[in-house]
Amino acid sequence: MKTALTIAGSDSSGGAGIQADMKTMTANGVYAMSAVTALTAQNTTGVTDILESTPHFLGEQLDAIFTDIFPDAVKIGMVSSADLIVVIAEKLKQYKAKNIVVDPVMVATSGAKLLRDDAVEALCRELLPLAAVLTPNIPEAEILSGMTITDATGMEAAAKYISEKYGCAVLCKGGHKVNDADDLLWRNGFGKWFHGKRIDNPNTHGTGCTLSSAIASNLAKGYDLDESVERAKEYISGALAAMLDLGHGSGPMNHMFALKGAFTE
Ligand SMILES: Nc1ncnc2c1ncn2[C@@H]1O[C@H](COP(=O)(O)OP(=O)(O)OP(=O)(O)O)[C@@H](O)[C@H]1O
Ligand SMILES: Cc1ncc(COP(=O)(O)O)c(N)n1
Repeated sequence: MKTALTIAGSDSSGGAGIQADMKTMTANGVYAMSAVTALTAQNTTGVTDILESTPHFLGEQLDAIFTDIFPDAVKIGMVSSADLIVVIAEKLKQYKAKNIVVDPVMVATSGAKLLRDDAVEALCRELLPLAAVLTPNIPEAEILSGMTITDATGMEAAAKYISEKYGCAVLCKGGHKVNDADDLLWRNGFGKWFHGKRIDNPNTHGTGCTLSSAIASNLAKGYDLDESVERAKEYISGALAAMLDLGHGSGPMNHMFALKGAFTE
């Protein structure tokens, strides 16, 4: 069985973060492992508290994983501080990790800030150059490029800039209403659109975490990047279309929509 690792924060409500990543990896047929960067006290309406792992303890988790079950792909999500980012970069280089998908999580759907201002610079310096693909949403692509994005042309300009600056492929996600859930993959000087039909579902907590984990799972299984993005979009569309409705805010998706009998009762 292929294996995947998520390095991310825990979402106590189970819709985003480590929990969404592990459900996604499992549903996509790979063995899921986790290194927890932070615990969040969180539900569908917001984040009330964050308790970070120490850099030393995060390093120990990564040593335990890489010296035993080597991951075929790694997804990186919420990493709130520069010190944690530095440890992750060190360990990924030490163990020659492959198929690294970086979701530059900055702000939760609920509006909570998940990355400290001083950590943005460390993220760009340490992690982006290691990424096989980076998956910013539109607000994150604006921060990483310094550009304002209002349409598809703006997405292309920002993705091209970020890709050239950090030497990685960039999947700029269109879920933030610039277009109909169309995402742009920019790589080696060329852009390719992945078209998605916008599903009228207000429950989108964890979409970013889910997409990046589904891409990592497919890379782990040996699909190339284009095919991995294509398959990941199919998976997230299924999870959104299942119309799960839980909680008082923007609720989670049904990650197990394809499982026989899932959430039918
Ligand atoms: N309503 C929707 N219908 C179909 N696809 C969607 C919808 N909303 C988001 N997506 C898709 O989900 C994926 C995640 O996109 P999004 O821009 O929402 O990421 P994100 O902002 O990182 O996630 P989040 O909103 O949870 O922070 C993308 O492939 C996007 O096209
Ligand atoms: C621990 C953790 N990691 C990531 C997110 C972002 O997910 P979303 O923007 O989809 O709420 C989150 N809310 N919580």
